[in-house]
Amino acid sequence: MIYAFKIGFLDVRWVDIVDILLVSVLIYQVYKLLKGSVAVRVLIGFLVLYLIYLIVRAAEMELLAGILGQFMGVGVLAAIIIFSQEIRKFLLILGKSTFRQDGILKSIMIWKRKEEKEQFNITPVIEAAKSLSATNTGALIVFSKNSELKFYADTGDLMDAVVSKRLLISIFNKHSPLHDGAIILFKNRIKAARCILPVSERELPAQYGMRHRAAMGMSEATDTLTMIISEETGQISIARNGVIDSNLLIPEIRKRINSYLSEAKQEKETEEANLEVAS
Ligand SMILES: Nc1ncnc2c1ncn2[C@@H]1O[C@H](COP(=O)(O)OP(=O)(O)OP(=O)(O)O)[C@@H](O)[C@H]1O
Repeated sequence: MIYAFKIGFLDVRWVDIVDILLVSVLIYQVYKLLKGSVAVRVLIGFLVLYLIYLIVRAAEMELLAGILGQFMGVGVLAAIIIFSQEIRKFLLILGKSTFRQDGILKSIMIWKRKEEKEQFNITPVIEAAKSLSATNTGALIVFSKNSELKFYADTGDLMDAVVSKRLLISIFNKHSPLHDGAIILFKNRIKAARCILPVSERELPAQYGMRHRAAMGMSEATDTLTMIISEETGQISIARNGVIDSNLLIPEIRKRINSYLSEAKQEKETEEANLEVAS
């Protein structure tokens, strides 16, 4: 056995150091995932209880150790039930990175390359946003750069229509049967309307209602950018990577959407370059 060093009577192996580092990374990732949600308090509660259990066991307090031991026995099952939402999110994040790899494979195909040349013209969306904001018409618009988000598109009405200012205004008109929920934009097309987005469970400022909460949830669960137009104030906000930036001006909104979409372009160009180097 190869030992790294010794602390008193304790022999520390290299594998123990790697083990500790990996557990630290895992705990940090779990903390990052739970940060800001009520689940983090439950997790702290669990950890405190576990610590007490270890102390009680070391002190050989048989009765209390027995009771806490029983509780710890079902702890894993209880944690799966309590943290089911967070576990889902974690698996979604894992799936997302796998999906990117899937994108690399797909880009090998020539027909896919042709498709990728399409440019997203965001001007109709910006023009519609100005008009919706001026009339205090609520709207939720999801931009997706990597996939058509079938899972979420299927929760609404599938459309596959060309993006236009008039169509966007019509969809979000308060009397339109399609105005509720979100629309999903992918490759210059409105893929679906009336979509239900995942709702964030974080503590959000009081002025944010369900529309903002849904945009936040979407940005936590997927690699998308969501534009929110408030029915109450007409303000336009953007949710991305679990952060909402409110009351943005039109030039800033345009810049952020373009930068989000160009990230996709850059990613694809890098993939193509990698493929060319490899071939
Ligand atoms: N899970 C969801 N997915 C998509 N859209 C949703 C979801 N939940 C609520 N909405 C949309 O949000 C609307 C309700 O918005 P609400 O007034 O509660 O939000 P808000 O954040 O206060 O926004 P506003 O500033 O526009 O009032 C619903 O009518 C519906 O269109």
